[in-house]
Amino acid sequence: MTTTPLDTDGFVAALRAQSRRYHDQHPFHVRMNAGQLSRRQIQGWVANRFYYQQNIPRKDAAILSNCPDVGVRRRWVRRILDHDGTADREGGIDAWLRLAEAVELTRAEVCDERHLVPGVRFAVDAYVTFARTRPWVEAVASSLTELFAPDLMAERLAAFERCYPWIDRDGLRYFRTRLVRAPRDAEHALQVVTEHCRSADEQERAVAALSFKCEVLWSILDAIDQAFPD
Ligand SMILES: O=C(O)c1cc(C(=O)O)c2c(n1)C(=O)C(=O)c1cc(C(=O)O)[nH]c1-2
Repeated sequence: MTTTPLDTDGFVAALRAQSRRYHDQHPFHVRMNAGQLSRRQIQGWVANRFYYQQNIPRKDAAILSNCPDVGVRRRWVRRILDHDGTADREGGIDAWLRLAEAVELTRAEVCDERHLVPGVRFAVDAYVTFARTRPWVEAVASSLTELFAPDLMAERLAAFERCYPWIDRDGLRYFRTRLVRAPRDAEHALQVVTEHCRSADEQERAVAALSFKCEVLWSILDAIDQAFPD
C-alpha cells in the first residue's frame, strides 16, 4: 500500500512541527537567555560552537558536490562565501572569532581546539558526514533548523546586551548578520525541499533529516552543558 503524499502546506507544517525539538528549548539556552550563565560557561559555549561554525562551509561544500542542479548550486555556493568571507568582505567564521574576543577568549585558544569537548566534535562531524553520505535533498532538509533560528538569535542578542554587560557589543555582529541571512537561506532551502520531495517517502525522509539535525544541535548543547557545569 502506498501512502498519499501531503500537499505543500501539510508538508511545510510537518517540517515546521520539528521546531518543538529545536535547541532553543535546551536548558543551557534557556539559562543563557535568562542571564544565568557564568563567564566560563559563555566562553565554553563560544569556543565549542566555533567548531560548528568552522564546519558549516564543509557541510555546504558536501551538498554542492552531491547536487546535480546548477541553479541550486549557484545559489547554495553563497552560503560558503557567507561563512568563509571574500577578499573584501568578512565572513561568519571571522565574525565568530570577534565574538570569541568579545567574551575574552584569544583567537589562538579557540583555533587550537583546546576547549573543544568530544561530544561537540562527534555531533558536528555527524552533521558533515550526513551531508556527505545522504542524498543531497535530505542534506538540504537538515539545514531547515534555520527556519527556527531567527527568534532564538533575536532573543539571544537582547539577552547578551541586557544580562552580560562584560561582553563587548561589537562582538555580537555575527548574530545581527544571521538575523538577516538565516531567514533568506531557510526560505531557499524550503523551496528546494518542497519542489523535490513529492512522494510520501521523500517527504518522510526530509522530516527525518530535520529531526536528525535537531538532535545534532541538542547533543552539542548537552556536551557543552556537561563540560561547563558552572
Ligand atoms: O546559534 C544558533 O542557534 C544557530 C543555529 C543554527 C541552526 O539552527 O542550524 C545555525 C546557526 N546558528 C548558524 O550560525 C549557522 O551559520 C548555521 C548554518 C546552519 C546550517 O545548517 O546550514 N545552521 C546554522
